[in-house]
Amino acid sequence: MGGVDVLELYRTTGALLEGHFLLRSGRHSPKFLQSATLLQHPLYAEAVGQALAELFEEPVDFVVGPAMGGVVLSFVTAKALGARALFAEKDGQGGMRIREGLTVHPGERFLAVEDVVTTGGSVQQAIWAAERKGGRCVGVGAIVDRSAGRAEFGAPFRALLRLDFPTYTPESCPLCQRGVPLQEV
Ligand SMILES: O=P(O)(O)OC[C@H]1O[C@H](OP(=O)(O)OP(=O)(O)O)[C@H](O)[C@@H]1O
Ligand SMILES: O=C(O)c1cc(=O)[nH]c(=O)[nH]1
Ligand SMILES: [Mg+2]
Repeated sequence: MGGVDVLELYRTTGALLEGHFLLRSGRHSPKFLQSATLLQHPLYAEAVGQALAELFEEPVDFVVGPAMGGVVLSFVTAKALGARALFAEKDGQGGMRIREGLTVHPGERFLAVEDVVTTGGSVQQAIWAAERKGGRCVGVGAIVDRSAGRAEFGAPFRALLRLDFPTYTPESCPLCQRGVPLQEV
């Protein structure tokens, strides 16, 4: 990424947490990337958006990301691409919908962006939300892919950094077995 070390950015901003965390998917992990802590710095956010934009060559009409993490990221990536910045929000029923007032024109091409992909479930929901409005996904970009190669979206998936952080089901979590308190972040 243009001379910028993403892992170093997470580290120096205090966004790389160690402990025992409950993930969106319900899995547990000793590591957590708190992207809001990194993205609160506009210059770092812009650098990340520029780097994500550079991973893709296909022209796009808009970028979409799942709230909350995907909102700032959609904005900075869209700015770098000269595209519109949309976002999807949780619909309260386990899915996502495109934010009211944001229009997708039938056939528009979009890039989906995500801060951290663990299972890929969240960004997949945002992709489906944009597709239901008539958009066509041409790529998926993430700051960090911690899916261990398991995330697939039917469009090219590229990340600035791949990390091999373990995750566990609650039943098989060694941190639970040691009685380490679980943090919901
Ligand atoms: O790949 P997955 O298994 O879906 O997990 C990763 C998702 O979890 C986090 O979002 P979360 O909804 O926890 O919080 P946010 O509202 O801060 O984005 C992160 O921002 C990703 O969207
Ligand atoms: O899987 C998650 O929910 C998750 C992992 C991570 O490292 N960071 C984050 O914001 N969410
Ligand atoms: Mg998120």
